[in-house]
Amino acid sequence: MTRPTAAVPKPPDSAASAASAARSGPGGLLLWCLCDNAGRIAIAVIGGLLYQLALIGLPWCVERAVDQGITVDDPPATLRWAGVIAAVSVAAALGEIVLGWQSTVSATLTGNRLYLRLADRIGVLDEAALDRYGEGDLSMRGTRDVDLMRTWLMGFASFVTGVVGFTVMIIAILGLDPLLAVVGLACVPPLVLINTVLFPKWFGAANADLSAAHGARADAVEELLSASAAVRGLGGERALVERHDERSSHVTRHTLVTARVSASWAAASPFVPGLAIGVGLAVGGLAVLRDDMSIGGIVAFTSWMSMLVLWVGVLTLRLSQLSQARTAARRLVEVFATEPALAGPTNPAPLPVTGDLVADGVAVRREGRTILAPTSLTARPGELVALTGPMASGKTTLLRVLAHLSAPSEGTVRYGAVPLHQAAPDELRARVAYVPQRPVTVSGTLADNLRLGGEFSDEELREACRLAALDDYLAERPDGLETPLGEGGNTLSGGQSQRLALARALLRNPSVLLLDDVTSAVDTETEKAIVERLTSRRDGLTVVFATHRPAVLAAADRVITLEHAAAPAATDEERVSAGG
Ligand SMILES: Nc1ncnc2c1ncn2[C@@H]1O[C@H](COP(=O)(O)OP(=O)(O)OP(=O)(O)O)[C@@H](O)[C@H]1O
Repeated sequence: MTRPTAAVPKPPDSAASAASAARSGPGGLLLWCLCDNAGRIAIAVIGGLLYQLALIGLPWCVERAVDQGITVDDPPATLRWAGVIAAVSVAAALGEIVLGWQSTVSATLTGNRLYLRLADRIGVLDEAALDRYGEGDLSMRGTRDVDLMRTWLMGFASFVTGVVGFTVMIIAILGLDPLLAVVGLACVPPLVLINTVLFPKWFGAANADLSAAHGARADAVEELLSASAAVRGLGGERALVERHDERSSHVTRHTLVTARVSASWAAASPFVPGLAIGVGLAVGGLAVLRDDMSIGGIVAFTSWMSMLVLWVGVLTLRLSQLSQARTAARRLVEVFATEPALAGPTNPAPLPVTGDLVADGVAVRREGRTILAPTSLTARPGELVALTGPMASGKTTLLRVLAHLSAPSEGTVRYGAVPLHQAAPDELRARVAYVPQRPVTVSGTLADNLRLGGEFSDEELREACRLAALDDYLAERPDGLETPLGEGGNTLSGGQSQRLALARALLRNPSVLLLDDVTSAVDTETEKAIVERLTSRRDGLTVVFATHRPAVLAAADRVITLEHAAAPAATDEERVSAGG
């Protein structure tokens, strides 16, 4: 394996658009969704208009057919009008197909892009930035919230055409009879009040509570699934089940509140035009008796008003979807607006391929407590530096600072004379690899877990397994690199997953390897093999190894012993108890 060159992977290109969506808030994100597939939405609106106009035209045709088409002296007129009505029905069907098809395709494509943007954003956030979200809550944002946006988008064209249809219909009624038009228009103010002021406010508030409850419940499910097996013997699963039950009851309560508001909204809107039909029938009926209006006219009026009842129902549904989408957009924008806790510099300094890793008076305080007392160390290319000390003395904390996964409260860390906070994050990741105490294994094969999206040949995978002393495991498996590891890698022993994580880090050919007690679960023979293979490399790999194990301490060029933060702070030299 050769040392990495200066080339580093580019960050996802959607980061910029995610940031711009965040800047313009939920409204900006909704607008972005509409613009993303504007062409298809426009075609859907055209299809929807054809559908609506054909539907509005039908009662008008029926009116003409009743008044002019059914006459004794002109039988062909009846057939003509029947043909016109059939043609209008075909136009309505075609329009509906275009509306439905294009709306579904555009909403699906945009929904997928939105999901990918969210996944990209989560991918660039570090642990500290993601700490404010629970894992379940975050997955709810990527599923339920994206789905709510998709549902709103799917109905958007039908909403636009519904509004246009509503307006055209009122104009049509106006042409029929001014008094009936007054009855139709009288519906508008109460409908506006119900659909844009009263219910969106109640429904929006209820839906925001429901989304938060879903997020909290998803966190509890996540804990129940991932932690209950570990605490079963201790009876701890009861507490997790109870927490899940409590959060589920919140979801139920908020679902009922939302359903109550939604049902009242759905009933209140069509009630208004329904009432107007009664009034219009009385007004129109009296006009017919006075001979001021034809029977066909009153048929057209009642048909249009019945249609209006249906449309108001549909528009109400679309408005409630908009209200849900606004809540979802707010939750998604929160994630887009989240910045990495350790944001990269605007003008990063280039990192050399090789150099000393130097910590200078690094200390960490959390919640008012010092968890790492001021510490200095130098690890030169090719050195194995062991880090030891009592439990909770800050070994992991120091390694995470050396990897720039968390920031020190005081002091600096430099690699090749460049302070870590001035380096580009991707370049830093390519130089410095951190293997945690409890490594993560994903579902998939051994090769999937080693590659994790990187491009490496099978030969390189085998060599990394050899260096990490995972070659015995590989040799024993008939499927070799393609051996499935089970869900979350649950077929591996603790020691095997530690060695897998070590192999994964070695594969990336870092200049510095930070190992957090990665031999704690392996036997002494295997540990000896790992240490020998790491130290026999002649390519200048620097290893900083947090450990209590005698074999590692014996092989180290230098041992640095940390004290508890409460103990008086010591200098680097005072702590060096072995080697250089
Ligand atoms: N994010 C955090 N917030 C608050 N305290 C923390 C945080 N991370 C670690 N600590 C505390 O800092 C102290 C040092 O933890 P650390 O894991 O660095 O010790 P360690 O020497 O690696 O321990 P061990 O040998 O048991 O692995 C502990 O008391 C721990 O509880």
